[in-house]
Amino acid sequence: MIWNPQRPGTMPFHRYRPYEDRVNVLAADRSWPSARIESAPLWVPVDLRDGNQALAEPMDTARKRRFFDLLVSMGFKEIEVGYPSASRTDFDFVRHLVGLVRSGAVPDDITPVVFTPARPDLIDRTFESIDGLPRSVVHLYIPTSPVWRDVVLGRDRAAVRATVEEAAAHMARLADARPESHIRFQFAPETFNVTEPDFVLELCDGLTELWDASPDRPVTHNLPATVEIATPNVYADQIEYMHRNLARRDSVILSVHPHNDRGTGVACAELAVLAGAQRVEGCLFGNGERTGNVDLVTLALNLYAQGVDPMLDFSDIDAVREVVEHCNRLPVHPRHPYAGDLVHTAFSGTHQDAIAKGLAHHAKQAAELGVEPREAPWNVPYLPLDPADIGRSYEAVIRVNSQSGKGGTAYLLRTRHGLDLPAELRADFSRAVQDATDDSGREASPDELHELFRTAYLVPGRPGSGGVLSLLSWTADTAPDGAHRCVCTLQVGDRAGDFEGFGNGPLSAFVDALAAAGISVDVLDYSEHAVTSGGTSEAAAYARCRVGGADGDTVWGAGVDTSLLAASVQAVVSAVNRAGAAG
Ligand SMILES: CC(=O)SCCNC(=O)CCNC(=O)[C@H](O)C(C)(C)COP(=O)(O)OP(=O)(O)OC[C@H]1O[C@@H](n2cnc3c(N)ncnc32)[C@H](O)[C@@H]1OP(=O)(O)O
Ligand SMILES: CC(C)C(=O)C(=O)O
Ligand SMILES: [Mg+2]
Repeated sequence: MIWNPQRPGTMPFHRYRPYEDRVNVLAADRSWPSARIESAPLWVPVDLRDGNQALAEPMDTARKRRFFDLLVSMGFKEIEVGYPSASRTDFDFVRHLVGLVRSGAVPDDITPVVFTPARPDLIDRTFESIDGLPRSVVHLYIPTSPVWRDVVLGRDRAAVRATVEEAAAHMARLADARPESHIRFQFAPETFNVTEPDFVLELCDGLTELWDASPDRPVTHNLPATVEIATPNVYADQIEYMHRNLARRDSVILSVHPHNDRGTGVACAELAVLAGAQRVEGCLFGNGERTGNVDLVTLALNLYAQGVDPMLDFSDIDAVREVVEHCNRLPVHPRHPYAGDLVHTAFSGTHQDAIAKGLAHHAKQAAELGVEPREAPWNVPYLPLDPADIGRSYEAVIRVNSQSGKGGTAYLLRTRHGLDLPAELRADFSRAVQDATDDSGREASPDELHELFRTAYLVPGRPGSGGVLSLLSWTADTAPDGAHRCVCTLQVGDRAGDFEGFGNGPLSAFVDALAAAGISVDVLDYSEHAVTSGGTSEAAAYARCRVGGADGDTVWGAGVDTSLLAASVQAVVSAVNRAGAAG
C-alpha cells in the first residue's frame, strides 16, 4: 500500500450518498471515450435567462439589449432571451426584441428562445410575448427526478407525464393558431441527470410524437445536469444512452445544459458532445445559478486550441468580457481560462525562460516558413494559444517578482527597453532583481527593472556617479601606424590628471590610459548592440572586466550612449566603479 499520512476526518461525510445510489446509469457499452470532437456544436447562450435569474440585480432592457447585441456580433444564432412569464422586465424585453426583429435591426437568421414552466397561464403569457416574431423556439421545462417529483411537485411519474403532455398540447395549439410564425419546440426534463433514464426517454419520445417532430421541424430535447452530482463520465453515459435510444433521432436535436456544482461543467459538456450531443447551452464566463452554467467561452476556445473552428468570434476577448461584466455586474476571475487578466502571464522563472525561448523560436520558424508570425503554427510552451489571436498583447505575458529568474527579466529589458543583455550579465542582474523584489515583496514593472539596471550598471559609468573613477573628458584618434590612442582626464579618488594610452582599438587604448593612472583592467568579455526601443539611436555596450590585476574582482559594467565608443568606455568605467564599490 502507498504510504499515506492522512488521518480519518471529523466532518460528517456519511450524510451524503454516492451517485450510484441516486441515479441508475444504464450505459455499459459506450463509444464516447474513443470519439473525437471535429466540429463545433450549436452553441446556445442562456445568459439572458438562466444567467439573468441568478443575478442579485437582473438585467434591465438596456443591459439585456447590450448583451443580446454582443451575442449576435459573436456569431450565436439561437439565443435564449428570457422567461417572459417571470416578470414585466423579461416580458418587455421580448417585446422590445420583436420590434427590433420586425424593423430589420436583428439579422433574420437569429432564432430567439423563450422559456416557460408547464403551467397553462404562464404558457399563454409566453406566447403573447413572441407574437409577431417570424421564428422562435418555445422551451418547456418541468423537474422529473424522484426528489423533485416527491418534494417539489408532489406528483408521481404518471402525473408529471400528464402535466407535460397537457402543457405540450397547449403549446401546439397556440403555435397552430399563429401560422405566420415558425415556432419550434424544446423540452427540458429539469434534473435529467438524477432522473430514471427510462422515464426521461418516455417523456421525450412522447413529446417527439405529440409535436410531430420531423427533420425539417425538429424538436430539441435539452438534457440538463441541473445540479452536478457525479463525475463527467456518468453524464456522458447518460447522454449516450439517450442518443442511442431516442425515437425519431433524425428529428431530434440532442442538447445539453450542464451546471458546474462539482467544478466539472466544461468536462461534462465536452464528454456529452463526444457522446452524441449536438447543441450546448451555457453562459459566457460561466455565470448562472450557484456555481454557474457551463462556460461557453472556455468550451469554444478549448476547441479553437485544438484546431477546430468554434464558429464564434473571440478576436477581442477583452471587449466581450467588458460587456459581460457590465451587464452581469460580476467580475471575471483573473484566473478564468483564456479571458482572465493573469492567464497569459508567467511570474515564475522557468516558465518565463521557456516562454521567452518559445516566442523567439516561433518568430524564427515563421521567418523560415516565409509567413507572418500570426500565421505560423503555434507551439510556445505554457501558452495554449497565441494571446494575439484573442486580441491580447504580449505585454503581460512575462511579469517579474521574487519568483522570477534571469530569463524573464532579460525578456522585459529586451522587449520593453531594447537592452539585450549577454547571458552572463543576465544572471548577474537577476541577483539584484531578486534582492529588490524579495525586499519589497512586490512585482517589479518593466520601468522599475530598467531603473534598477540603470542605477546598478549605467550610472556608475557616468561622471559624478560618486565612484572611485570619473572620466571627465576623453578623445580617441588613430596614429599613422594604425595604433589607437586615447587621451583622457581622469579623476581617481580626489586626484585628477591627464593620461594617455595606446592599443589596437580605442577601448584597449582607454584601458591602457587607465593603467597609466594606476588602475589595472582586463576586459574579459565585451558585446554591443543598437538600442531597439523608443525610437532612439543609442548604442548599448556591456563589458565584463577583471579589475585590480590577476587577483582582482571580475565585474560587469554597461554603458548606453548615442556614440558606441562612449558607451563602451562608460561600460569599462562602470565595471571599475562597481568593483570599487564591492571593495
Ligand atoms: C433549473 C432552472 O433554472 S428552472 C427555472 C427557474 N427560473 C425561475 O424560477 C425564474 C422565474 N420564475 C418566476 O418568476 C416564478 O417562479 C414564476 C413567475 C414562474 C412562478 O411564480 P409563482 O407562481 O409565485 O410560483 P413559485 O415561484 O413559488 O414556483 C413554485 C411552484 O411552481 C411549481 N413548479 C416548479 N417548476 C414547475 C414547472 N416547470 N412547471 C410547472 N410547475 C412548476 C412548483 O411545484 C410550485 O407549485 P406549488 O405552488 O403548487 O407548490
Ligand atoms: C434547462 C433548465 C431546466 C435549467 O436551467 C436547468 O435544469 O438547469
Ligand atoms: Mg440551468
